Amino acid sequence: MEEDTKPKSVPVLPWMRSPVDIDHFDECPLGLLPCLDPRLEDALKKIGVHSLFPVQAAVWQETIGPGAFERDICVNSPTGSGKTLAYALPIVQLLSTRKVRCLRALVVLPTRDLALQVKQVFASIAPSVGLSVGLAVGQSSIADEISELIKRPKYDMGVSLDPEDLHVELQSAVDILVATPGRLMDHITTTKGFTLEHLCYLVVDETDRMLREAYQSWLPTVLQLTCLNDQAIFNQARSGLNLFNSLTTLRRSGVERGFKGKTYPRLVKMILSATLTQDPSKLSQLALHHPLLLTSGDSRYKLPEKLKSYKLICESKLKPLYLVALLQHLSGEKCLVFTSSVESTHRLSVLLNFFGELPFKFSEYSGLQRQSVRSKTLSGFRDGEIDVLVSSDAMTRGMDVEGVRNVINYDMPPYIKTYIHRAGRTARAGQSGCCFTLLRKNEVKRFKKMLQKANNNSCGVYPLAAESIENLRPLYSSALAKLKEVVQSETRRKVNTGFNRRKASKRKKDTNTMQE
Ligand SMILES: Nc1ncnc2c1ncn2[C@@H]1O[C@H](COP(=O)(O)OP(=O)(O)OP(=O)(O)O)[C@@H](O)[C@H]1O
Repeated sequence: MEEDTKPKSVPVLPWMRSPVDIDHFDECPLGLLPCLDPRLEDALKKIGVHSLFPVQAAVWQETIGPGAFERDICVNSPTGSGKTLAYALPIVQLLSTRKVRCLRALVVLPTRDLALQVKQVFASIAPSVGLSVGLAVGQSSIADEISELIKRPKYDMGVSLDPEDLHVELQSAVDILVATPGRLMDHITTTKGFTLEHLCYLVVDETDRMLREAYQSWLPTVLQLTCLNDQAIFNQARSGLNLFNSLTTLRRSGVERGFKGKTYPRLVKMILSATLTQDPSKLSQLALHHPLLLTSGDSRYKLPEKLKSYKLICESKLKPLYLVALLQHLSGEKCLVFTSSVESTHRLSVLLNFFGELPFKFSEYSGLQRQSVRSKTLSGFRDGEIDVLVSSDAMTRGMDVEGVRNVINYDMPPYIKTYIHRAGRTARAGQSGCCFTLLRKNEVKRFKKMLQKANNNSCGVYPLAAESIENLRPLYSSALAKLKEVVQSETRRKVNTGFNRRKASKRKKDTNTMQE
């Protein structure tokens, strides 16, 4: 469930009431950025970054600049404003002087595709200063992942002994890890040599989504593991572990400099979203240290500046017709179509197939599909082999695909947060883009109220030529009839599969009973 999004003029949490306004920052050319490592400047230029966006300049000031990371950083800034580099760059710069390799920065994201995307951003700058970036998302087998993340000691003369027998400390092969919560927990609980003991930076991207689900209690586990205090170290020493031969980060509980019993050196946290939660009970899970909010303007929710919103009003049963007419009209432009569920994504894709030759290539993308299928579809969309992606909300958050010009809400988003994240797949990085929403008459009022929460009062009706819809009617009728057949046969197949599975499980049970 999305949290209640009733507008609250004053946030409950006092520290949220006096934020740093990102809108007061200008783009900052790299040459003017104080303290930027020249190797990073070169790496940034190679990927086409010649200046920092306002949110990046603001975060730089609070981390590398005078702010010096004294406080945990909470960023609420629009989709496509460049939040990834806003945290990646300061972390890489701060770790660029490290002497020994161990896991010092952890970035946690809700989905595998998002984690892959963020890893690529780190990988484009971190190697320039000798840092290594790892990925823990379950894309490869756990064994492969472990061999990427943990450095195995090499022995002379090819003799391979169990490192435990030699009391050799296994070491991290990465300085920065980008992970999804599930795989992170797998490594925490089972991977030998995987430790968060030296962690200095924790980034929770898409924070409101991450705090909405417990994801196997990854957050309390990480916080607990990074709060190793004197007592734990003392216990470790008593239990015979030699602290002085191994690399150990000593964290102490302290009251100095306002740390109020928090461990020091503390784990520095950065949380980010385009729709950052203001819910104290959710934020309290992060145990933030003297948090500082960076946000854009006065409004809690903000849409990208160059985004234009339109609505198309039609009867429910005519929605596919309007969609095809609109897609034909936008033909040649990269479009993302959002539906309300994985089932309706599938049905709509099947229906579009029955429209015959359409002047655009489309594909389905949803949580119903296997990850490998989704990844292939996504790269086809990125490469321009696919023009239109029909998607469930699997694609809503964070995904950055260059050249998406239009987002179409085939089903009205239920919350303003959903609208913001869906619409935010276009009009990124200062580019322009359009978001169209198909509405039934009885949805119009609710939709208008919803957009007002993001200060949007100018969502006009999109003028779609009536004849473009009329011309499609015969095709639509035959496509609908074919869809009906497919749906019936898929339902029969599901019932049969369920029946066979039940039969098989009964047979297995019977066999087991006979064997007993
Ligand atoms: N300083 C920069 N110069 C040029 N392009 C940039 C810069 N910073 C980021 N970009 C580009 O802007 C796009 C959006 O960046 P990013 O994905 O970090 O946005 P975001 O704020 O995290 O969005 P969302 O809230 O949707 O996750 C990316 O394509 C990125 O490569």
